[in-house]
Amino acid sequence: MLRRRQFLAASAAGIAAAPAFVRGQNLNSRVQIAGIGCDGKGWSDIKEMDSHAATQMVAYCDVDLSRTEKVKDLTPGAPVYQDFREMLARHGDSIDAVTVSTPDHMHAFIGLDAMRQGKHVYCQKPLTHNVWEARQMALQAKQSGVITRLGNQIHSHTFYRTAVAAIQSGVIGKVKEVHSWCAATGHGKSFHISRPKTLEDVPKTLAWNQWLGVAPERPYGGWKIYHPWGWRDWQDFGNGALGDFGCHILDPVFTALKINAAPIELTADHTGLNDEVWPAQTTVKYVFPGTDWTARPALPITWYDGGRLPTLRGTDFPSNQALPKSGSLFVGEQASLVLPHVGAPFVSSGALLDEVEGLNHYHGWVDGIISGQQPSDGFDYGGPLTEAVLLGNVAVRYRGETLKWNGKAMQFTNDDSANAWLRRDYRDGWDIAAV
Ligand SMILES: NC(=O)C1=CN([C@@H]2O[C@H](COP(=O)(O)OP(=O)(O)OC[C@H]3O[C@@H](n4cnc5c(N)ncnc54)[C@H](OP(=O)(O)O)[C@@H]3O)[C@@H](O)[C@H]2O)C=CC1
Ligand SMILES: O=C1CO[C@H](CO)[C@@H](O)[C@@H]1O
Repeated sequence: MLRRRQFLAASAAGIAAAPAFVRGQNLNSRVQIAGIGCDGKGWSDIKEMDSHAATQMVAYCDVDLSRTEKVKDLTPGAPVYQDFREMLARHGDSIDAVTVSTPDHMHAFIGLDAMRQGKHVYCQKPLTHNVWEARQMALQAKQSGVITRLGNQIHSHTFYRTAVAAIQSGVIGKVKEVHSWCAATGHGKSFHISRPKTLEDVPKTLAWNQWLGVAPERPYGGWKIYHPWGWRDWQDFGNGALGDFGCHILDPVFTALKINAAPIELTADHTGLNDEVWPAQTTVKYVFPGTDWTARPALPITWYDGGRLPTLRGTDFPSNQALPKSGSLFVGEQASLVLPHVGAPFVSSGALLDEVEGLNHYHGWVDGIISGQQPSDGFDYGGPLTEAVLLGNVAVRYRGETLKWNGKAMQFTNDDSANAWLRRDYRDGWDIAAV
Protein backbone atom coordinates (compact mmCIF):
# COMPACT_ATOMS: atom_id res chain seq x y z
CA MET A 1 0.00 0.00 0.00
CA LEU A 2 1.30 3.48 -0.81
CA ARG A 3 1.92 5.61 2.22
CA ARG A 4 0.75 9.23 2.05
CA ARG A 5 4.22 10.68 1.38
CA GLN A 6 4.83 8.20 -1.44
CA PHE A 7 1.42 9.02 -2.90
CA LEU A 8 2.16 12.74 -3.07
CA ALA A 9 5.71 12.17 -4.32
CA ALA A 10 4.30 9.92 -7.05
CA SER A 11 1.76 12.62 -7.86
CA ALA A 12 4.51 15.21 -8.12
CA ALA A 13 6.48 12.98 -10.48
CA GLY A 14 3.39 12.53 -12.64
CA ILE A 15 2.50 16.21 -12.66
CA ALA A 16 2.98 16.83 -16.35
CA ALA A 17 0.93 13.83 -17.41
CA ALA A 18 -1.97 13.88 -14.96
CA PRO A 19 -4.99 16.08 -15.73
CA ALA A 20 -5.39 18.52 -12.87
CA PHE A 21 -8.92 17.58 -11.90
CA VAL A 22 -8.17 13.84 -11.68
CA ARG A 23 -5.30 14.53 -9.27
CA GLY A 24 -7.55 16.88 -7.37
CA GLN A 25 -10.25 14.23 -6.96
CA ASN A 26 -7.73 11.64 -5.93
CA LEU A 27 -6.04 13.72 -3.22
CA ASN A 28 -6.76 11.80 -0.04
CA SER A 29 -6.65 14.82 2.24
CA ARG A 30 -5.73 18.48 2.42
CA VAL A 31 -2.26 19.72 1.48
CA GLN A 32 -0.28 19.26 4.69
CA ILE A 33 2.21 22.05 5.29
CA ALA A 34 5.02 22.59 7.80
CA GLY A 35 6.18 26.12 8.59
CA ILE A 36 9.95 26.68 8.98
CA GLY A 37 10.56 30.09 10.59
CA CYS A 38 7.49 30.92 12.68
CA ASP A 39 7.74 34.62 13.52
CA GLY A 40 8.43 37.73 11.47
CA LYS A 41 7.53 37.03 7.86
CA GLY A 42 7.21 33.35 8.71
CA TRP A 43 4.12 34.07 10.78
CA SER A 44 2.45 35.88 7.90
CA ASP A 45 3.38 33.09 5.46
CA ILE A 46 1.95 30.50 7.85
CA LYS A 47 -1.30 32.42 8.46
CA GLU A 48 -1.82 32.88 4.72
CA MET A 49 -1.23 29.21 3.95
CA ASP A 50 -3.49 28.22 6.84
CA SER A 51 -6.31 30.38 5.46
CA HIS A 52 -6.56 28.27 2.28
CA ALA A 53 -9.57 25.93 2.52
CA ALA A 54 -7.58 22.91 1.31
CA THR A 55 -4.57 23.11 3.65
CA GLN A 56 -3.69 21.80 7.08
CA MET A 57 -0.68 23.12 8.99
CA VAL A 58 0.84 20.01 10.54
CA ALA A 59 4.20 20.93 12.08
CA TYR A 60 6.42 23.88 12.86
CA CYS A 61 10.07 24.67 13.30
CA ASP A 62 11.78 27.73 14.71
CA VAL A 63 15.24 27.94 16.22
CA ASP A 64 13.83 30.21 18.94
CA LEU A 65 11.04 28.54 20.88
CA SER A 66 10.01 31.88 22.39
CA ARG A 67 8.80 32.83 18.93
CA THR A 68 6.43 29.90 18.50
CA GLU A 69 3.52 30.97 20.74
CA LYS A 70 1.45 32.24 17.81
CA VAL A 71 1.74 29.02 15.83
CA LYS A 72 0.88 26.99 18.92
CA ASP A 73 -2.33 28.99 19.23
CA LEU A 74 -3.04 28.65 15.52
CA THR A 75 -2.63 24.86 15.46
CA PRO A 76 -2.94 23.46 18.98
CA GLY A 77 -1.16 20.15 19.33
CA ALA A 78 1.01 20.48 16.20
CA PRO A 79 4.60 19.42 16.95
CA VAL A 80 7.15 22.25 17.22
CA TYR A 81 10.86 21.68 16.54
CA GLN A 82 14.05 23.72 16.70
CA ASP A 83 15.74 21.73 13.94
CA PHE A 84 13.89 21.29 10.67
CA ARG A 85 15.90 18.13 9.90
CA GLU A 86 14.46 16.42 12.95
CA MET A 87 10.98 17.64 12.01
CA LEU A 88 11.24 16.20 8.50
CA ALA A 89 12.79 12.97 9.76
CA ARG A 90 9.97 12.40 12.26
CA HIS A 91 6.97 13.75 10.36
CA GLY A 92 8.08 13.58 6.74
CA ASP A 93 5.31 11.13 5.89
CA SER A 94 2.65 13.66 6.79
CA ILE A 95 4.34 16.76 5.32
CA ASP A 96 3.63 17.55 1.67
CA ALA A 97 5.06 21.05 1.56
CA VAL A 98 7.04 23.60 3.57
CA THR A 99 7.29 27.35 3.88
CA VAL A 100 10.88 28.58 4.36
CA SER A 101 10.86 31.97 6.10
CA THR A 102 14.19 32.02 7.89
CA PRO A 103 16.97 34.59 7.41
CA ASP A 104 18.47 34.35 3.91
CA HIS A 105 21.64 32.41 4.69
CA MET A 106 19.58 29.29 5.50
CA HIS A 107 17.13 29.30 2.56
CA ALA A 108 19.21 27.00 0.34
CA PHE A 109 20.25 24.58 3.07
CA ILE A 110 16.64 24.07 4.12
CA GLY A 111 14.97 24.41 0.70
CA LEU A 112 17.29 21.95 -1.04
CA ASP A 113 16.90 19.36 1.71
CA ALA A 114 13.10 19.70 1.60
CA MET A 115 12.97 19.39 -2.20
CA ARG A 116 15.28 16.40 -2.11
CA GLN A 117 12.67 14.79 0.14
CA GLY A 118 9.94 15.57 -2.42
CA LYS A 119 8.39 18.52 -0.55
CA HIS A 120 6.85 21.45 -2.39
CA VAL A 121 8.54 24.66 -1.26
CA TYR A 122 7.43 28.27 -0.77
CA CYS A 123 10.64 30.18 -0.02
CA GLN A 124 11.12 33.77 1.02
CA LYS A 125 13.05 36.23 -1.13
CA PRO A 126 15.85 36.46 -2.06
CA LEU A 127 15.71 32.77 -2.93
CA THR A 128 19.23 32.27 -1.52
CA HIS A 129 22.26 33.97 -0.04
CA ASN A 130 24.61 33.48 -3.00
CA VAL A 131 24.52 32.94 -6.76
CA TRP A 132 25.60 29.28 -6.73
CA GLU A 133 22.85 28.40 -4.25
CA ALA A 134 20.21 30.06 -6.44
CA ARG A 135 21.34 27.91 -9.38
CA GLN A 136 21.14 24.78 -7.20
CA MET A 137 17.62 25.62 -6.02
CA ALA A 138 16.35 25.97 -9.61
CA LEU A 139 18.06 22.73 -10.67
CA GLN A 140 16.73 20.81 -7.67
CA ALA A 141 13.15 22.07 -8.14
CA LYS A 142 13.26 20.78 -11.71
CA GLN A 143 14.82 17.48 -10.73
CA SER A 144 12.37 16.87 -7.88
CA GLY A 145 9.34 17.97 -9.94
CA VAL A 146 7.94 19.87 -6.97
CA ILE A 147 5.80 23.02 -7.02
CA THR A 148 7.77 26.06 -5.88
CA ARG A 149 7.14 29.74 -5.39
CA LEU A 150 9.32 32.67 -4.43
CA GLY A 151 7.89 34.69 -1.53
CA ASN A 152 7.79 37.97 -3.45
CA GLN A 153 4.06 38.34 -2.90
CA ILE A 154 3.80 41.72 -4.64
CA HIS A 155 4.29 39.78 -7.89
CA SER A 156 0.56 38.98 -7.54
CA HIS A 157 -0.52 42.47 -6.42
CA THR A 158 -2.88 44.45 -8.61
CA PHE A 159 -0.34 47.30 -9.00
CA TYR A 160 2.46 45.06 -10.29
CA ARG A 161 0.11 43.04 -12.49
CA THR A 162 -1.39 46.24 -13.92
CA ALA A 163 2.04 47.63 -14.80
CA VAL A 164 3.14 44.35 -16.41
CA ALA A 165 -0.02 44.22 -18.56
CA ALA A 166 0.33 47.90 -19.51
CA ILE A 167 3.94 47.52 -20.64
CA GLN A 168 3.11 44.35 -22.56
CA SER A 169 0.16 46.13 -24.22
CA GLY A 170 2.66 48.60 -25.69
CA VAL A 171 1.40 51.70 -23.83
CA ILE A 172 4.97 53.09 -23.62
CA GLY A 173 6.32 51.32 -26.70
CA LYS A 174 9.40 49.12 -26.54
CA VAL A 175 11.57 49.74 -23.51
CA LYS A 176 14.98 51.42 -23.91
CA GLU A 177 16.18 51.33 -20.30
CA VAL A 178 14.99 50.68 -16.77
CA HIS A 179 15.92 52.32 -13.45
CA SER A 180 14.94 50.63 -10.17
CA TRP A 181 15.57 51.99 -6.71
CA CYS A 182 14.86 51.48 -3.06
CA ALA A 183 15.04 53.80 -0.07
CA ALA A 184 16.49 51.21 2.33
CA THR A 185 20.20 51.47 3.08
CA GLY A 186 22.65 48.58 2.92
CA HIS A 187 23.33 48.53 6.66
CA GLY A 188 20.57 50.42 8.38
CA LYS A 189 18.85 47.56 10.18
CA SER A 190 21.25 46.55 12.98
CA PHE A 191 22.76 49.97 13.81
CA HIS A 192 26.23 48.38 13.60
CA ILE A 193 29.02 48.33 11.05
CA SER A 194 31.34 46.14 13.11
CA ARG A 195 30.75 43.28 15.54
CA PRO A 196 29.52 44.36 18.98
CA LYS A 197 32.25 44.43 21.63
CA THR A 198 29.96 43.58 24.54
CA LEU A 199 28.41 40.18 24.29
CA GLU A 200 25.08 39.15 25.70
CA ASP A 201 24.15 35.64 26.80
CA VAL A 202 22.27 33.56 24.29
CA PRO A 203 18.61 33.48 25.37
CA LYS A 204 17.68 30.07 26.78
CA THR A 205 15.01 29.55 24.16
CA LEU A 206 17.36 30.11 21.21
CA ALA A 207 19.45 27.39 19.52
CA TRP A 208 22.21 29.77 18.38
CA ASN A 209 24.21 27.06 16.62
CA GLN A 210 21.14 26.21 14.51
CA TRP A 211 20.49 29.90 13.80
CA LEU A 212 24.08 30.24 12.49
CA GLY A 213 23.67 27.10 10.40
CA VAL A 214 25.87 27.32 7.29
CA ALA A 215 27.53 30.59 8.39
CA PRO A 216 30.90 30.78 10.20
CA GLU A 217 30.73 30.68 13.96
CA ARG A 218 30.42 33.96 15.86
CA PRO A 219 28.96 34.83 19.24
CA TYR A 220 25.33 35.83 19.64
CA GLY A 221 25.39 39.63 19.61
CA GLY A 222 22.19 40.66 21.38
CA TRP A 223 18.59 41.33 20.43
CA LYS A 224 18.21 42.51 16.81
CA ILE A 225 21.95 42.75 16.12
CA TYR A 226 21.82 39.61 14.05
CA HIS A 227 18.55 38.03 15.05
CA PRO A 228 15.85 38.80 14.49
CA TRP A 229 15.84 41.43 11.71
CA GLY A 230 19.38 42.88 11.91
CA TRP A 231 20.94 39.97 9.96
CA ARG A 232 20.09 41.69 6.65
CA ASP A 233 23.03 44.09 7.10
CA TRP A 234 25.70 41.44 7.63
CA GLN A 235 27.52 39.86 4.70
CA ASP A 236 27.52 36.44 6.40
CA PHE A 237 23.72 36.31 6.64
CA GLY A 238 22.02 38.83 4.35
CA ASN A 239 22.62 40.92 1.26
CA GLY A 240 21.87 44.50 2.31
CA ALA A 241 19.23 46.60 0.57
CA LEU A 242 19.81 45.03 -2.84
CA GLY A 243 19.28 41.53 -1.45
CA ASP A 244 16.33 42.61 0.65
CA PHE A 245 14.41 44.48 -2.05
CA GLY A 246 15.90 43.46 -5.41
CA CYS A 247 13.61 40.45 -5.84
CA HIS A 248 10.57 42.62 -5.06
CA ILE A 249 11.39 45.67 -7.16
CA LEU A 250 13.08 43.97 -10.13
CA ASP A 251 10.34 41.33 -10.32
CA PRO A 252 7.91 43.38 -12.46
CA VAL A 253 10.86 44.39 -14.67
CA PHE A 254 11.72 40.74 -15.30
CA THR A 255 8.08 39.73 -15.76
CA ALA A 256 7.01 42.63 -17.98
CA LEU A 257 10.03 42.42 -20.27
CA LYS A 258 10.21 38.61 -20.14
CA ILE A 259 13.85 38.68 -19.15
CA ASN A 260 14.94 35.06 -19.07
CA ALA A 261 18.66 35.44 -19.63
CA ALA A 262 21.40 36.45 -17.24
CA PRO A 263 23.02 39.89 -17.38
CA ILE A 264 25.96 40.20 -19.77
CA GLU A 265 27.89 42.65 -17.62
CA LEU A 266 27.56 44.76 -14.50
CA THR A 267 29.38 47.62 -12.77
CA ALA A 268 28.87 48.81 -9.19
CA ASP A 269 29.54 52.01 -7.33
CA HIS A 270 28.97 52.58 -3.60
CA THR A 271 29.83 54.56 -0.51
CA GLY A 272 32.32 52.11 1.00
CA LEU A 273 32.54 48.46 2.03
CA ASN A 274 34.18 46.79 5.04
CA ASP A 275 34.44 43.04 5.74
CA GLU A 276 31.22 42.85 7.77
CA VAL A 277 28.26 44.82 6.43
CA TRP A 278 26.97 46.05 3.06
CA PRO A 279 27.51 49.65 1.83
CA ALA A 280 25.08 52.37 2.89
CA GLN A 281 24.36 53.38 -0.70
CA THR A 282 24.89 51.36 -3.85
CA THR A 283 24.36 51.74 -7.59
CA VAL A 284 24.66 48.74 -9.92
CA LYS A 285 24.54 49.16 -13.69
CA TYR A 286 23.46 45.92 -15.34
CA VAL A 287 23.30 45.18 -19.05
CA PHE A 288 20.91 42.38 -20.07
CA PRO A 289 20.33 40.86 -23.50
CA GLY A 290 17.31 42.48 -25.18
CA THR A 291 13.96 40.70 -25.47
CA ASP A 292 10.84 41.10 -27.64
CA TRP A 293 9.79 43.95 -25.33
CA THR A 294 13.01 45.96 -25.50
CA ALA A 295 13.93 48.60 -28.07
CA ARG A 296 17.50 47.43 -28.58
CA PRO A 297 19.56 44.21 -28.49
CA ALA A 298 20.84 45.17 -25.02
CA LEU A 299 18.84 46.51 -22.09
CA PRO A 300 20.48 48.65 -19.39
CA ILE A 301 18.91 48.24 -15.94
CA THR A 302 20.31 50.40 -13.15
CA TRP A 303 19.72 49.69 -9.45
CA TYR A 304 20.05 52.43 -6.78
CA ASP A 305 19.61 52.12 -3.00
CA GLY A 306 20.08 54.05 0.21
CA GLY A 307 18.24 57.11 -1.13
CA ARG A 308 19.99 57.32 -4.50
CA LEU A 309 17.54 58.08 -7.32
CA PRO A 310 17.62 58.09 -11.13
CA THR A 311 17.24 61.30 -13.09
CA LEU A 312 14.30 61.83 -15.43
CA ARG A 313 16.62 62.78 -18.32
CA GLY A 314 15.57 61.04 -21.53
CA THR A 315 11.95 60.72 -20.41
CA ASP A 316 9.03 63.03 -21.15
CA PHE A 317 8.12 63.39 -17.49
CA PRO A 318 8.46 67.01 -16.32
CA SER A 319 11.81 67.51 -14.56
CA ASN A 320 10.00 68.27 -11.26
CA GLN A 321 8.02 65.02 -11.38
CA ALA A 322 8.16 63.49 -7.89
CA LEU A 323 9.44 59.93 -7.74
CA PRO A 324 8.32 57.41 -5.12
CA LYS A 325 10.80 56.36 -2.42
CA SER A 326 11.17 52.96 -4.05
CA GLY A 327 10.10 51.69 -7.45
CA SER A 328 11.01 51.44 -11.13
CA LEU A 329 11.10 53.79 -14.10
CA PHE A 330 10.62 52.15 -17.51
CA VAL A 331 11.81 54.45 -20.32
CA GLY A 332 9.94 53.49 -23.48
CA GLU A 333 10.18 54.63 -27.08
CA GLN A 334 6.81 56.37 -26.85
CA ALA A 335 6.44 57.26 -23.16
CA SER A 336 7.74 56.34 -19.72
CA LEU A 337 6.09 54.50 -16.86
CA VAL A 338 6.76 54.77 -13.13
CA LEU A 339 5.82 51.83 -10.95
CA PRO A 340 6.09 52.73 -7.25
CA HIS A 341 6.99 49.77 -5.02
CA VAL A 342 3.45 48.85 -3.98
CA GLY A 343 1.78 51.85 -5.58
CA ALA A 344 -0.36 52.48 -8.65
CA PRO A 345 1.69 52.78 -11.88
CA PHE A 346 1.48 55.98 -13.92
CA VAL A 347 2.55 56.94 -17.43
CA SER A 348 4.15 60.18 -18.72
CA SER A 349 1.58 60.40 -21.53
CA GLY A 350 -1.21 60.47 -18.96
CA ALA A 351 -2.77 57.34 -20.52
CA LEU A 352 -5.17 55.56 -18.19
CA LEU A 353 -4.17 51.98 -17.48
CA ASP A 354 -6.57 49.03 -17.38
CA GLU A 355 -6.51 47.68 -13.86
CA VAL A 356 -5.62 44.01 -13.53
CA GLU A 357 -7.04 42.19 -10.54
CA GLY A 358 -4.65 41.07 -7.81
CA LEU A 359 -4.31 37.43 -6.83
CA ASN A 360 -3.54 35.69 -3.55
CA HIS A 361 0.14 34.82 -4.02
CA TYR A 362 0.23 32.32 -1.15
CA HIS A 363 -2.93 30.51 -2.22
CA GLY A 364 -1.58 30.44 -5.77
CA TRP A 365 1.20 28.12 -4.56
CA VAL A 366 -1.28 25.83 -2.77
CA ASP A 367 -3.52 25.80 -5.86
CA GLY A 368 -0.44 24.89 -7.90
CA ILE A 369 0.26 21.93 -5.60
CA ILE A 370 -3.32 20.74 -6.01
CA SER A 371 -3.51 21.24 -9.77
CA GLY A 372 0.07 20.31 -10.59
CA GLN A 373 0.52 23.62 -12.41
CA GLN A 374 3.71 25.51 -11.57
CA PRO A 375 2.84 29.13 -10.56
CA SER A 376 4.43 31.98 -12.51
CA ASP A 377 7.35 32.61 -10.16
CA GLY A 378 8.65 29.19 -9.28
CA PHE A 379 12.34 28.63 -8.72
CA ASP A 380 12.87 28.42 -12.50
CA TYR A 381 12.07 32.15 -12.42
CA GLY A 382 13.06 33.07 -8.85
CA GLY A 383 16.47 31.38 -9.29
CA PRO A 384 17.66 33.53 -12.21
CA LEU A 385 16.05 36.65 -10.67
CA THR A 386 17.92 36.03 -7.42
CA GLU A 387 21.15 35.29 -9.32
CA ALA A 388 20.93 38.68 -11.05
CA VAL A 389 20.27 40.47 -7.76
CA LEU A 390 23.11 38.76 -5.93
CA LEU A 391 25.56 39.27 -8.79
CA GLY A 392 25.15 42.95 -7.97
CA ASN A 393 26.72 42.33 -4.57
CA VAL A 394 29.66 40.53 -6.18
CA ALA A 395 30.17 43.63 -8.35
CA VAL A 396 30.10 45.73 -5.16
CA ARG A 397 33.41 44.07 -4.24
CA TYR A 398 34.93 45.39 -7.49
CA ARG A 399 33.84 49.02 -7.34
CA GLY A 400 34.08 50.70 -10.74
CA GLU A 401 35.14 47.54 -12.59
CA THR A 402 32.87 46.20 -15.32
CA LEU A 403 32.49 42.47 -14.75
CA LYS A 404 31.58 40.35 -17.78
CA TRP A 405 29.25 37.47 -16.93
CA ASN A 406 28.61 34.17 -18.70
CA GLY A 407 25.36 32.97 -17.15
CA LYS A 408 25.35 29.52 -18.74
CA ALA A 409 28.85 28.74 -17.49
CA MET A 410 28.12 30.60 -14.21
CA GLN A 411 31.41 32.46 -14.52
CA PHE A 412 32.87 35.93 -14.71
CA THR A 413 35.01 35.87 -17.81
CA ASN A 414 37.27 38.92 -17.36
CA ASP A 415 38.26 38.66 -13.70
CA ASP A 416 38.63 35.16 -12.31
CA SER A 417 39.01 36.41 -8.74
CA ALA A 418 35.33 37.48 -8.76
CA ASN A 419 34.27 33.85 -9.22
CA ALA A 420 35.30 33.14 -5.64
CA TRP A 421 32.33 35.26 -4.46
CA LEU A 422 29.70 33.15 -6.20
CA ARG A 423 29.46 30.74 -3.28
CA ARG A 424 30.68 30.48 0.29
CA ASP A 425 32.64 28.07 2.46
CA TYR A 426 30.13 26.09 4.49
CA ARG A 427 30.64 25.47 8.18
CA ASP A 428 31.60 21.92 9.15
CA GLY A 429 28.48 19.81 9.29
CA TRP A 430 26.47 22.33 7.22
CA ASP A 431 27.74 21.63 3.73
CA ILE A 432 25.42 21.95 0.74
CA ALA A 433 25.85 19.28 -1.92
CA ALA A 434 25.64 20.36 -5.56
CA VAL A 435 22.64 19.06 -7.55
N1 LIG B 1 8.11 38.93 1.29
C1 LIG B 1 8.16 39.90 2.18
O1 LIG B 1 7.49 40.92 2.07
C2 LIG B 1 9.07 39.77 3.34
C3 LIG B 1 10.04 38.82 3.29
N2 LIG B 1 10.91 38.66 4.32
C4 LIG B 1 11.87 37.57 4.20
O2 LIG B 1 11.50 36.57 5.14
C5 LIG B 1 12.65 35.96 5.67
C6 LIG B 1 12.62 36.11 7.18
O3 LIG B 1 12.72 37.49 7.50
P1 LIG B 1 12.18 38.04 8.90
O4 LIG B 1 10.91 37.37 9.23
O5 LIG B 1 12.21 39.51 8.88
O6 LIG B 1 13.34 37.52 9.82
P2 LIG B 1 13.32 37.38 11.38
O7 LIG B 1 14.74 37.29 11.76
O8 LIG B 1 12.43 38.37 12.02
O9 LIG B 1 12.55 36.00 11.56
C7 LIG B 1 12.96 34.78 10.96
C8 LIG B 1 12.30 33.62 11.71
O10 LIG B 1 12.94 32.40 11.35
C9 LIG B 1 13.48 31.80 12.53
N3 LIG B 1 14.65 31.05 12.14
C10 LIG B 1 15.89 31.50 11.93
N4 LIG B 1 16.70 30.48 11.51
C11 LIG B 1 15.93 29.37 11.48
C12 LIG B 1 16.18 27.98 11.16
N5 LIG B 1 17.37 27.56 10.75
N6 LIG B 1 15.15 27.11 11.28
C13 LIG B 1 13.95 27.52 11.69
N7 LIG B 1 13.65 28.80 12.02
C14 LIG B 1 14.63 29.72 11.91
C15 LIG B 1 13.74 32.98 13.42
O11 LIG B 1 13.97 32.64 14.72
P3 LIG B 1 14.81 33.67 15.65
O12 LIG B 1 13.82 34.34 16.51
O13 LIG B 1 15.73 32.82 16.39
O14 LIG B 1 15.54 34.61 14.73
C16 LIG B 1 12.46 33.78 13.20
O15 LIG B 1 11.35 33.27 13.88
C17 LIG B 1 13.83 36.61 5.00
O16 LIG B 1 14.24 35.84 3.90
C18 LIG B 1 13.28 37.94 4.52
O17 LIG B 1 13.98 38.43 3.41
C19 LIG B 1 10.83 39.41 5.44
C20 LIG B 1 9.87 40.39 5.55
C21 LIG B 1 8.90 40.64 4.52
O1 LIG C 1 8.96 43.79 1.79
C1 LIG C 1 9.64 43.81 2.79
C2 LIG C 1 9.42 44.83 3.84
O2 LIG C 1 10.63 45.19 4.50
C3 LIG C 1 11.42 44.11 4.95
C4 LIG C 1 12.59 44.68 5.73
O3 LIG C 1 13.39 45.52 4.99
C5 LIG C 1 11.85 43.29 3.75
O4 LIG C 1 12.64 42.21 4.14
C6 LIG C 1 10.65 42.77 3.06
O5 LIG C 1 10.95 42.00 1.94
